[in-house]
Amino acid sequence: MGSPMRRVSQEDTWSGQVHPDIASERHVQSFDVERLTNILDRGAQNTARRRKVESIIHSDPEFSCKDNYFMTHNERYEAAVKKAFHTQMLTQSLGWSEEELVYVYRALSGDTVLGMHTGFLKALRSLGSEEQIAKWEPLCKTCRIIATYAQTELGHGTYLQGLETEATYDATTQEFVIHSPTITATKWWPGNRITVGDIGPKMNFDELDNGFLRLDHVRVPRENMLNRFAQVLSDGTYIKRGTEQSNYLFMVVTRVEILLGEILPPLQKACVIAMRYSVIRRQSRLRPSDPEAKILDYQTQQHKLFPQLAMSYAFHFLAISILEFFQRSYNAILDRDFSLLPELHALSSGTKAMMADFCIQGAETCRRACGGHGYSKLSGLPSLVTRVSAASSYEGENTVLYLQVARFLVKSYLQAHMSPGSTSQRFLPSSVAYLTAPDLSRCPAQRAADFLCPELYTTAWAHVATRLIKDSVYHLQTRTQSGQDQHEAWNQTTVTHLQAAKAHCYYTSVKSFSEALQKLENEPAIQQVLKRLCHLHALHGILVNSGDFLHDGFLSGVQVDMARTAYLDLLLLIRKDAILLTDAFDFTDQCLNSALGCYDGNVYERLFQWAQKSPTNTQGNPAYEKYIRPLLQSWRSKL
Ligand SMILES: CCCCCCCCCC(=O)SCCNC(=O)CCNC(=O)[C@H](O)C(C)(C)COP(=O)(O)OP(=O)(O)OC[C@H]1O[C@@H](n2cnc3c(N)ncnc32)[C@H](O)[C@@H]1OP(=O)(O)O
Ligand SMILES: Cc1cc2nc3c(=O)[nH]c(=O)nc-3n(C[C@H](O)[C@H](O)[C@H](O)COP(=O)(O)OP(=O)(O)OC[C@H]3O[C@@H](n4cnc5c(N)ncnc54)[C@H](O)[C@@H]3O)c2cc1C
Repeated sequence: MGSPMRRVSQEDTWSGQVHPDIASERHVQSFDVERLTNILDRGAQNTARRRKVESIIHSDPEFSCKDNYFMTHNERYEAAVKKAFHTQMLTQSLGWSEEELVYVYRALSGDTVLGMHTGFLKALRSLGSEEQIAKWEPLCKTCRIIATYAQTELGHGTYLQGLETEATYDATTQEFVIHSPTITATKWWPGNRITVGDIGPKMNFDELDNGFLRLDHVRVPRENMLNRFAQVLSDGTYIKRGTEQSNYLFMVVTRVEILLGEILPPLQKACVIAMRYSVIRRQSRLRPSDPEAKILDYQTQQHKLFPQLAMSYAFHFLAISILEFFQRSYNAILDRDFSLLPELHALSSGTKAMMADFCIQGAETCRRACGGHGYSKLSGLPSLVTRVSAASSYEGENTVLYLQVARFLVKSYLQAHMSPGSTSQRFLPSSVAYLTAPDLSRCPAQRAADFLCPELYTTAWAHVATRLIKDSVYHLQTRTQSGQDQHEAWNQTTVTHLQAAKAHCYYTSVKSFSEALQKLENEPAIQQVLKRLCHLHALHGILVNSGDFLHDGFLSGVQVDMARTAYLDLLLLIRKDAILLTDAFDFTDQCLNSALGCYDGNVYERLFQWAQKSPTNTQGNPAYEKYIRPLLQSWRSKL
């Protein structure tokens, strides 16, 4: 592992010592933390590359984020622009590739402004012709043009068919006339844009210039329309080369890419901060004769934090599997073979929605687990929660994306139950193959230990997902067969479809985690510690949703008690590895930017020192002279 001192914030020169309460957590290592970091980085060479970029970023004062918590929106934006263009200069001088820029983004915790400019680059590559890419990509990569992705309007974000912006083709000039006909057609949210302006205060993303854009008959040359899947000829003829949805490809690309880059890191960081704080914070006594206990030794604290840690790992391996599926199908789609696009859309939509929901919920759970200090911005936790909260909306609102998955599941279920052995049944998408697997009606578990079996709990999840999908299809068909309009029937069954989609997505997270562990046969110590997290992830989901497993008797009440016993035993086993499992994420102190989560555990000294930087302490406040002193003096004069 990199030397501990490598990790400690350079600004805190006094923090020479690692706090004994966290040092003791690292004395006995049941697995090689550095090796696990390499696995998470997908190779030791990537760990080295990442650390090299981080050391450059963190040793450059231009990139310091230590004053972020005390800045206004405008100050944050200006600081982020400075970082973005300082990065641009470094990229040119050091010849950084796009892989290195991913590491820059991670080191800066996304505290830069070119997110949507980069998004445009992805749109160009997925929707542009080779000629257009050759023309615009170099300009984009060197910031000779600064682009945005202005799709959402004041009146519409989800329902793309409802977008009001007009593009009228003028054959005489071979231009598109782009216009915002109504106030609700105003482009709203895009960062990096004509009548433009800022959309006002937000929950977070203060570093981002999310703005509005009103277009007043702006003229755009015909050849600027990205034309991989659709083209307008000089006489105005529209040529369609893809499917209706191929022009949505950029959103699929983005949903896949933000999983590891934007949605998961806040949960991972929240786990690191809360776990480290929980071995430093001592509060109350486990036994009257004992010294005050580390709060991580309370079962309830473990019950709060360890499922979030398990989910952090489960989602890492799930996102990798989605990325691999994307990489296998993307080039075929660019070549207009759309056979895998429906499954890719369902996988990317469902994974984005599920990870966003659970990362928001999990980061907040970690914040609450730190008590009052979790409410301080200096803990880093409020910012993580408010930043990742945007993920419930951006790149597709989560409920809407889950319903996209539900559509896919209904079609797959009907396909799976066509005549057995028929061609269409044989070509069922792999992510829903379980719909044709032989289904157990009862869980075979006889004792708690039986639940520590990936095959058993993956089958349990497949059973519940299958039942809920079947249930949702039944309710839909009952309504349509009774003569109800299909769209109304759909709307009146969306709650059951949503439940089925969520169960399907959770099943995929359990399945991908257990499959990833099978590949770690030659890392027995790491495999064992991650297996415990996989068990915990699966069992925590079963216990939270036990009604779904009890509903048809698949699990009995006694078996649910067994699952809970297995779950609680896992908490005890995971306790000794908790700090090491969070160290393995290898976030530097600068990246965490947290007075509670630093590697050295010197929480109280750092919290007190950072609080001194508050403008209220450094600049004072006129309130006393203006209001308090006159009031006190008025009372005194009456005495
Ligand atoms: C820098 C800081 C970090 C932040 C990073 C993130 C930045 C965020 C930037 C943005 O937010 S950009 C704007 C993102 N906006 C969206 O995601 C809009 C979401 N809405 C949609 O994608 C579509 O309107 C929706 C899927 C909800 C509906 O699609 P349609 O209008 O085509 O209608 P419909 O649902 O009937 O779908 C028709 C068919 O297309 C399919 N489809 C829909 N979207 C698809 C897609 N993307 N790819 C492939 N197929 C797709 C869908 O499965 C269905 O197939 P089937 O008929 O076979 O069932
Ligand atoms: C931080 C941030 C950055 C963003 N950046 C960009 C950007 O760069 N470019 C860009 O174009 N956009 C951007 N967006 C906008 C984002 O893409 C939209 O907010 C998102 O697509 C959700 O659409 P909406 O806001 O219209 O929500 P709505 O769709 O209005 O959602 C509101 C509610 O309506 C429900 N609902 C809507 N439709 C249905 C339905 N069919 N069935 C059931 N329920 C439904 C939703 O479930 C939700 O509960 C950004 C947003 C955020 C928060």
